[in-house]
Amino acid sequence: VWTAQSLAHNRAKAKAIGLPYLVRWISPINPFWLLWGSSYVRLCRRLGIATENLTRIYSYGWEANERARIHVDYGNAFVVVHPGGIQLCISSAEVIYDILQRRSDFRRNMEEFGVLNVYGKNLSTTDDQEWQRHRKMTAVTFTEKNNEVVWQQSLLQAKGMLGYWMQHSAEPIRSTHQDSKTFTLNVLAAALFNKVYPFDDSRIKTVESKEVDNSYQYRRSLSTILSSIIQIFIFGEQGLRAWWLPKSWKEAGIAMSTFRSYILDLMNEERAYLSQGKTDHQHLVARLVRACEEEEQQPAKESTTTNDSKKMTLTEEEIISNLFVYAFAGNDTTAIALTNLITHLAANPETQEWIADEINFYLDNDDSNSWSYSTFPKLKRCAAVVMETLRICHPLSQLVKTTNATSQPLKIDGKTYMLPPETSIHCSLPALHTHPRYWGSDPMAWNPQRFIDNAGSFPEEILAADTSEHFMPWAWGQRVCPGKRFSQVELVAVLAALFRDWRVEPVRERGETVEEARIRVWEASLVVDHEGHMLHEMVDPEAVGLRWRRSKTGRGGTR
Ligand code: HEM
Repeated sequence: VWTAQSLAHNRAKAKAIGLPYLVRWISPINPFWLLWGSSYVRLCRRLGIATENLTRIYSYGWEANERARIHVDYGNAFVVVHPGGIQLCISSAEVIYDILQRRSDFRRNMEEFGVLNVYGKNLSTTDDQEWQRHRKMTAVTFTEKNNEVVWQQSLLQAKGMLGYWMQHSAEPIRSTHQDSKTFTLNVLAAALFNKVYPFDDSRIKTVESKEVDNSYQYRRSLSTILSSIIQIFIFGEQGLRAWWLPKSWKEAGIAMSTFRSYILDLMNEERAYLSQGKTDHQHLVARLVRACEEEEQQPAKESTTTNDSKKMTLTEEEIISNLFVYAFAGNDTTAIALTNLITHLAANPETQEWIADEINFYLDNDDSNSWSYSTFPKLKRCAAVVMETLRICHPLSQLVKTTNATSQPLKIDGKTYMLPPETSIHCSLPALHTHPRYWGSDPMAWNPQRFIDNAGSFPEEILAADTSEHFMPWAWGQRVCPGKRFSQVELVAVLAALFRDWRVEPVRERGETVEEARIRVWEASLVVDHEGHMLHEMVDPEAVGLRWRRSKTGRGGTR
């Protein structure tokens, strides 16, 4: 009864706006749906009993799977009504631009970001002055010096990852998604926490070594938290201790305290370093601990005059929470992008040759440890491949805003609509990035060359901007991704290390031809979901078996 009443109320609100609307009977934040909704939709589809509506707008990730298609059917803006509220879905560059500009009218939807408050408030879950404090304190780490560390570590980790694949080359590699996560976790630990870990596969370690190894402690706890974030959101750390919960859920609670002690150990190490009078560390943990200590040492007189909201420091809990959110935002996003990149390149062998030509032109030394960071901006074709893959498969998918407690006018296709309070607004990157209006009649064609102008001689080639009115994989404006360059450097470096001398191909299955195998892996990459977690990942990554072989035209090994 309650559901029907809420739905009727929300339907009336949607109707009053005057835009087309679609109705779903289950709220996306219904706890049962959060845990099993997409699986239910997939089951209905397999049994052939899914309605068109269920197929199109009920699963987690439906907007990413529909891309621009649903907007071609229902318009640049339409409303989805459910018992929990109304959601405006937008694909128009002009309207998205307007929304991102009107920062105080359309604010971050904190309800949908609440999941990230695992350790309390942080950069991602605050607004206004409080957000500014978190942003200012953390974003200073993202310097070119730090990007150089990202470049070197990415080359090193890529070498380790390739070595691991070679050791297992007798079988198709079906672990690209997991290996990409190990890769990004290690790069991030080096660049933000000053911890260098070798690329090793945690699955081949013994139980005894796992207990004493803090690379394992960090990777295991963080990936458990990231993959159980919905359970953590629903039950909280304490609630996850309940005896009746499944073991894997209880492990999420344990992972939360393991990750907290890992960060506290890093902070204590940094405090010990500071107590020796040394202040040269520039990584994120060091900067945060230093700022925190400096604040504590301010004379009492000064601290009483400090305006709390303006003070530029963070508490210990806030540091933990921010380090978690950077680890969240910086790991799986990049790991998912890397898995998609490798899959898209496996489906497009001619593009592998296209980037290999560029890589070999600039990097003629076999020793990747000696490759200079100054090469990064020259690898424009590699950057174009990254942009094209993010265009088609974006790990985040939506920029989510809200009107909060006030109504807001919004101009769409020349007409002004009044949005009621508490309208959730989804600016759809997959729709924007594949709309025929911006990308031509074949927007789903994977073609990195679209981002290169003046093709021909490498130094003269021109790379398109990574952000434009209809392309914004790292968002733009006030809340632009602070890790934009970090992830670009990381992904370009790994492409250089892998594709200079190696090529990847899909392993054929059940008598299919090479061409059929390529089409199969490409199509597998397009079907995504985020049931139980926050980012859009391929639903069945293990269905993609890959084989790496040395290039016939390459110059040597990956020493
Ligand atoms: C391919 C990789 C990446 C993509 C596609 C990406 C994309 C984005 C996007 C679209 C946003 C805006 C979200 C919104 O407004 O709702 C964002 C925010 C953010 N990103 Fe990234 N990102 C990537 C990698 C990284 C990395 C490597 C880091 C850090 C090491 C990072 C840290 C953050 C943080 C902390 C925020 C929140 C900023 C704020 O709210 O002020 N990201 N990212």
